[in-house]
Amino acid sequence: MTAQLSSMEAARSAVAVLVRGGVRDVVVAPGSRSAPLAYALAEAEARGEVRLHVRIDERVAGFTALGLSLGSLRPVPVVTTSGTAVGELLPAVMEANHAAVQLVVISADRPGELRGTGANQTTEQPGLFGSHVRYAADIPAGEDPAGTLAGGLLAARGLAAPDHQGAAGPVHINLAFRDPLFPAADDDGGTAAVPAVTAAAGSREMAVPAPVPGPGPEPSAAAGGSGRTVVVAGHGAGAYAEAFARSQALPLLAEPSSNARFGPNAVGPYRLLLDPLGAGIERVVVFGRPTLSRPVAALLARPDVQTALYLPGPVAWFRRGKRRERIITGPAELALFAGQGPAGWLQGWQRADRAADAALQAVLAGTPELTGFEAAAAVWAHTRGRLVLGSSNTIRDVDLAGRPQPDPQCTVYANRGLAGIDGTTATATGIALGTGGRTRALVGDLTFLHDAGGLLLGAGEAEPALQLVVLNDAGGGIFSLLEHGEVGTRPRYAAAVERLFGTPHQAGIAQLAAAYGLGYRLVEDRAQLEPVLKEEFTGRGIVEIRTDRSGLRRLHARVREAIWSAAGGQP
Ligand SMILES: Cc1ncc(C[n+]2csc(CCOP(=O)(O)OP(=O)(O)O)c2C)c(N)n1
Ligand SMILES: C=C(O[C@H]1C=C[C@H](C(=O)CCC(=O)O)[C@@H](C(=O)O)[C@@H]1O)C(=O)O
Ligand SMILES: [Mg+2]
Repeated sequence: MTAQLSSMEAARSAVAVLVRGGVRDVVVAPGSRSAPLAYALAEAEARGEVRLHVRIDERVAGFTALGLSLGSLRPVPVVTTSGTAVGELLPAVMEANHAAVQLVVISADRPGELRGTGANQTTEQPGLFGSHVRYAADIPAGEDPAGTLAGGLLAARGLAAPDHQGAAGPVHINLAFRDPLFPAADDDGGTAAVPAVTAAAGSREMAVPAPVPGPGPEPSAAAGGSGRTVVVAGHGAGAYAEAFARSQALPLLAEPSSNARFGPNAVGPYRLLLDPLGAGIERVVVFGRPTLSRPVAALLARPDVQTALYLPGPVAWFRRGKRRERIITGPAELALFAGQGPAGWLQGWQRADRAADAALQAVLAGTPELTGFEAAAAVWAHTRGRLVLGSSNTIRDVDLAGRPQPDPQCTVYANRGLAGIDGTTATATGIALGTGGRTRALVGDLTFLHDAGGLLLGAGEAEPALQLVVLNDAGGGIFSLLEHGEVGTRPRYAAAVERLFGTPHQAGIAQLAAAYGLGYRLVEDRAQLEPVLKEEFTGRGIVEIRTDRSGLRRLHARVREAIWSAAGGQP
């Protein structure tokens, strides 16, 4: 067993090979899984060894790298996070293949053991580009990529298999990284681990625990044990999850795109309540695919918690044997496993929910500027028909601040298959056209800019009734809520974190609306929010809501502490 490298050690080894191999330009698209490479590349740029180019849209990043290679006649890497980000490179890779250009794809990946488990943003990346690359390699987490990457650079120069007649061309190096994905506090190239910082949603767990393959512990003989069960409704769960929770008198922890976030059992800010209340949970029943938050992932990975996944039909998002939950296909067995919530169990969660909401409202009332939480909660409350939620903070702000409705007010859609920020405008347009009904989308600014091309319709085609609500914090706010927010407080990395993760911009959303012929409204304060969201809309329009991500860490910390203190103790 070769010595295991930390993610930063592996990334630094990779960057050293790139520099020795003649690389002078690297294109980086923002992401968390690719963060070790971003930090190592920032270090190399600070040493004057490379020049970095940051591009939000990976398709743009791929063609930018293609152009840099054509111009410099050097191999040019393009670095992306995991998921659809890698797929966005295919057009540039195909062009590089047929034009014999030295494009070096370095795709970050989740560790191999997560493949096939349904873990967030995890797919099968090795071999993605097929015969379009001269060389492809999949490097497991912890392994030194140096030798493989050096071979990849040679292959890019044309020293590849004879079936390409020695022509230069693209290569694909898939590099898996395991948490932690950032340099240790005292790290000048060392490997000292540092205590994790509190992640985005205030969970005290740091990394998302890997789902443990195989069935979990045998359910106790007694039906449902103590009944101290919760129902988790993930993406695509459907309304039955709500009916089941209600029939069993169990708390319902429903993600926004579960289409089960309604009814008397639904708990609003469950992701933060899991910390003070989670210890009492003995069983979890899972509907759909939870992908949104680390506290839920941590709950499902707890060895003392028995979990069941309700699967009445086939699903594509995990491979058999790769998840720990017991698979249950029938409602009767599911009810037997879940048990009936004991007196006071649901009521305790409902009390905590009310206390948490009051605490959240108090924090927001004391915050002078309009926050993403308020905007998301207002969109959630005032949308009927169809709602499309963008990945990143928008769907998470609804998850925390969106009050469960008495009844389903709208059908919720989200590209949670791989949580990509690509193609969301085009997806929402397709939903509006496909359903023929009024549709609202709530997306972040990078998500919107990533798919600006989605604003262009075919000449003479019908205008769908689509309102794009863009939460514009002038960059990727979510990164400040992950571990990278803490790294960004260190003088050595502050500028790099803002450039490589915050990816600030001054893109004019009003000007984009005008360029594509859409209506445009700017919401600058709370007073404007509800009237604009309550207005009927026809055709396509953009509502821009500007928020400030510079104070996001502090706001989330205040919300977390307020909810934890309001809901402390066990139900
Ligand atoms: C195609 C793709 N590229 C990159 C990522 C990594 N990623 C996740 S969230 C995010 C930033 C999103 O910014 P924005 O849409 O402005 O939302 P905010 O975080 O500001 O709420 C990025 C780059 C991804 N999920 N999908
Ligand atoms: C930016 C990327 O995606 C990351 C976004 C959020 C995930 C997360 O854990 C948010 C914290 C929470 O909601 O509890 C993070 C993760 O799954 O660990 C994703 O990596 C990216 O490029 O991967
Ligand atoms: Mg943003």
